[in-house]
Amino acid sequence: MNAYLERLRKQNKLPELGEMRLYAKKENIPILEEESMQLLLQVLALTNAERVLEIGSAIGYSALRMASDGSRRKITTVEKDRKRYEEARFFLTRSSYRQSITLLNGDAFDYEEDIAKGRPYDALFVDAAKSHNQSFIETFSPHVKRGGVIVVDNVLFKGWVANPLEAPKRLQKLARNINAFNEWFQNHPGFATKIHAVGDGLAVGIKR
Ligand SMILES: C[S@@+](CC[C@H](N)C(=O)[O-])C[C@H]1O[C@@H](n2cnc3c(N)ncnc32)[C@H](O)[C@@H]1O
Repeated sequence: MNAYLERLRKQNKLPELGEMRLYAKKENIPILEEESMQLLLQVLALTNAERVLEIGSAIGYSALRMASDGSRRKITTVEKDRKRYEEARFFLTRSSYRQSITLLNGDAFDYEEDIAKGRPYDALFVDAAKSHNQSFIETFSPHVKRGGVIVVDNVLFKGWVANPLEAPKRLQKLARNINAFNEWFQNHPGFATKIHAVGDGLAVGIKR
């Protein structure tokens, strides 16, 4: 079915995107799965999201996909790792969407003041250290407008959230942690949240 959908979809033809996908594959850098990307882009389109804050840029792939999917969309994206940031800079500065993307290097928590200057954001996309999902939302959702969306990737963590003991030993604590986050986010009165079983699991919350 995925092969069928791939054929059916109108491919985003930006040349950098193909290069970025190949580079990510070669270097084993995790980027958002295509099925999850489709849902993310649709959520942004449905909510007319023009200002998006992303935590976790990696090489800038999802930032460029989000920027190039909406006519006037502006993305602020933060990447902690210096090497990833340089890679993102390399790809994004060559892109025709470079004016639409503000790329920051550092721990997102250290950038809160700068990030707050760009508020209100229409959407927040959290795709960084999974053990900090709740803190990211507690810190940055106040900068999202009411009715804005908060999207979080990898919330099903290969299905291990349902039974952390099935995860490799070193990942069991993280599986428990993501499960606790899911319960918190799903039941938080400040957000109307649905969790979607696409890709590695995508949570979408609407800020009340
Ligand atoms: C899954 S990758 C992001 C992929 C990217 N969103 C995409 O789909 O193209 C997660 C990234 O988050 C970064 N990260 C982790 N914790 C962070 C933090 N506190 N602040 C900023 N970036 C962080 C990691 O260095 C890593 O490159």
